Amino acid sequence: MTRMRRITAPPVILGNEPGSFPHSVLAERHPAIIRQVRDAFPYGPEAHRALDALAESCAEGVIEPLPDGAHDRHSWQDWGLDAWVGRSWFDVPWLWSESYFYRRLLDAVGYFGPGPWAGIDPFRPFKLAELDAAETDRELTALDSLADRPVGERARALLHGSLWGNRADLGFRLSDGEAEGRAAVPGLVADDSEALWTLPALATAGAGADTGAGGRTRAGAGSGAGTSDRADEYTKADAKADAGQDEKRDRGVSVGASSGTSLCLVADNAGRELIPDLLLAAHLLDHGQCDRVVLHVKPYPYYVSDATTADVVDALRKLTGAGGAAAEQGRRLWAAMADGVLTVRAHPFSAAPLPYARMPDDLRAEFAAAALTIVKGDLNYRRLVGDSRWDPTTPFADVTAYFPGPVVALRTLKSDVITGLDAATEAALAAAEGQRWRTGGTHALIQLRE
Ligand SMILES: O=P(O)(O)OC[C@@]1(O)O[C@H](CO)[C@@H](O)[C@@H]1O
Repeated sequence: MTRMRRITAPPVILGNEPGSFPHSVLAERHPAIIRQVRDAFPYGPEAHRALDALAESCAEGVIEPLPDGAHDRHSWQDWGLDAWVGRSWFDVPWLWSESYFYRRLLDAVGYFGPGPWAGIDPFRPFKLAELDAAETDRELTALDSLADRPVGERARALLHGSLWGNRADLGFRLSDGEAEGRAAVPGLVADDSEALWTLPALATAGAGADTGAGGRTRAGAGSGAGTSDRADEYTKADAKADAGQDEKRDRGVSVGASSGTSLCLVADNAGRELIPDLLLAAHLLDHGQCDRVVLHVKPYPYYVSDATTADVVDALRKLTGAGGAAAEQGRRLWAAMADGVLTVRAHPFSAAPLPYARMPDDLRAEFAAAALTIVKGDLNYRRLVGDSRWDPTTPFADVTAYFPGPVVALRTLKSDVITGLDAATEAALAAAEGQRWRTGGTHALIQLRE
């Protein structure tokens, strides 16, 4: 068990420092998103006027209250709206400002109704284009070559697929046109994956993972060390686990479904991130000691490409229509939803402008009941550790001490917030890249708090 202590967070990040990443999101990314959404739909004059007003408000105006009768007015009041009304978008917590932007954008295009545009996701064309892209098909075909590999090797590949799938973030690519072409840096800035595979709920799913000394590895900046790439090694533990799974299947026993254990997967982006997330979930259900996965998605379109229930449906359709191993997994996941083994949850707090430390009791109880919560992506990481300028060496276990159960973050680095680095890693990153490693989307981490 990791020792942890409660600590006080540094002040939260605001967006009012010209030249900073948060400032650029408010000053450049948000107006660009408004333009893209406007161009993607044949909206009527009312939506155009509302989009104009939002663009103007973001550039020069102040935060305004929600319209009268907004269904979630009370929630937003609980989340601090009254305190921020009348303030510049740049002078309030950045996380709050961003979340409220998406809420207002949806208002502008009539998403919350009443009216014919109710429920029309303004980001859907971008999400679908990505789902239909040739790269997505290539990634699905690659799954075939994994099908007959040892269980531990598959587990590691799927974990890394889910991790690096986090680069499929359309908001990020929108404001950073070169992001997609930029190569990922091998080697994670923090890598607790071996400890992850020793958790009881996952142990058989990752059979063969090398626990190494202390069960943890840490990679130096760009070194490639510590990623535990043992792809060609079929270990005794792999063989034993595979034999056990085969034997269970022969007896008609549902593999991995015996423990009454659930996992929560807090999803991030739709499409090319959600598909590997679902494949990881399928693997854990099939080979782990968990018999239920709860997939947490956003209750409405958010941060451009964040996954909603409709995106889960699209991803499952994509899988089932793909052929080969992808289709097989798609059908299993489809059946798992019918059986209640895989459930989708769209809790209002999933799109709240607050850190998870302030989650409501019902959500806390859900995470507390899970054997493990997997938290995907950059924004969820900011919400998990708190959107503050932490000293990068602040222990991850300390900043997540409040979280009610074991939690693992899988994230590519796209904003300034970072914790849990060792000093040598931070120094190597800074020496190689200045501060670019924090926001460029080329580095990634796997951080576990047991
Ligand atoms: O959560 P994700 O999809 O990994 O990333 C979200 C993101 O692109 O948007 C935020 C800035 O708007 C940053 O936290 C991050 O760069």
